[in-house]
Amino acid sequence: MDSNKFEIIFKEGRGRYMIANEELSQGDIAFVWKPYVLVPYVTYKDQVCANCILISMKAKHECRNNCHRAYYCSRYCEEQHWNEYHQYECSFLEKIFQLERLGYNDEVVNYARLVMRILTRRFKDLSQKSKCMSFDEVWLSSSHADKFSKEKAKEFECIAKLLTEYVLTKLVYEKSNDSIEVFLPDSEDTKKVHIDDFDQWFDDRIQSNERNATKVLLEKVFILVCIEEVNALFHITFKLDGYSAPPQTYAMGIYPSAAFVNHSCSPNLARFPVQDDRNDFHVGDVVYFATRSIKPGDEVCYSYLERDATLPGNRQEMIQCQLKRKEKLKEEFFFDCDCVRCQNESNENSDSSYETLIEQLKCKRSECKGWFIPALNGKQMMCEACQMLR
Ligand SMILES: C[S@@+](CC[C@H](N)C(=O)[O-])C[C@H]1O[C@@H](n2cnc3c(N)ncnc32)[C@H](O)[C@@H]1O
Repeated sequence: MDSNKFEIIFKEGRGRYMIANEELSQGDIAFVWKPYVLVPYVTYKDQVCANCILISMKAKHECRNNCHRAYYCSRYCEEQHWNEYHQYECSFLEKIFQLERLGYNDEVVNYARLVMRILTRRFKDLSQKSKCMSFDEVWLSSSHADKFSKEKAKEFECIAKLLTEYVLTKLVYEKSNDSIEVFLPDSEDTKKVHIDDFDQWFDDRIQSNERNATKVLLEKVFILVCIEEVNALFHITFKLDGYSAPPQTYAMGIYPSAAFVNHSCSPNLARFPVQDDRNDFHVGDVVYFATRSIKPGDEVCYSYLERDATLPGNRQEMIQCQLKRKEKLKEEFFFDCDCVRCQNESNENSDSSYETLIEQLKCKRSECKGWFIPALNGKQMMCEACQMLR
């Protein structure tokens, strides 16, 4: 983050939030963030490079073990990914994909993949003894561990057990209490976790002397699953189906810096994922830009609902209906929205200034479902879907 342009403020009762120190005009870039980890969506695993997340490759390269779970745009990417992550993950991925056979959908496999990647990266950071600030930031993000429904908690428990097995079999080589305990830092949130039938699972699957350390590790992995569920960012694209079809989610990642930015139902920031290396941006970065002018001292916010707003039919609801927005934010993110728009709106009285802003940002080409984002030249706006300049 450009530390001069923005400042993170902490206020008791309000938590952390970010304010602008400089003026920004519509289309100005606010931040460009790199992921802590990023994985392709399983649905598009053969169209998105597992290493660099480039879309629609012409040549597909398989992983060296032909696991059919990871494809690459080049041999170079295969090699890099093997060294970084895949040598640990390859032989365990089959178990992750078996979640489908247990009745879980692709979505569940996707977030299990993402948490697996966080754990692998954590292992790499620990073994290289790098002081990794980003992991500390991931770990400090809200987990809301006690707020998920019983059904969701059961699902998280199943994933946490699988991934704890992954840590113990593929990542922690010294099976001592000490090494298991330091793998993930302590967290107060583990007090909110209750794992059913731990002993049975431990005796059936783990069979070691480190029962207590394993229990604590399992609780911490459960927390990480919750953190991922609340904080993951989804990347969408028009490249797969064209500009008149709804965009598809092709990757998901964790961007620790995003955890400092609050939600607003009338956001002054929007984001797009970088899909080709361009200027100073690299594939997989996420770029936040100003949707309207921002003055020094203004809080900067984006919409946590923007993913829903891209689904057919949902956009109008999200734009217009305060009740629906509030319901969704409570259900998925566990807070009562107190943004300026929600404070000014009631059910009878909707905020038309936001609808006007939305109209400005929507592509004007008929049939196109895209939105304007900053163009390469840094001066104009360009439709993310059909590339029309404005
Ligand atoms: C990603 S964090 C944002 C930073 C957060 N304020 C903090 O101190 O860590 C998301 C959390 O911030 C709070 N939050 C974000 N936007 C909000 C809003 N519009 N109204 C009320 N609370 C909000 C909620 O507690 C939410 O779970």
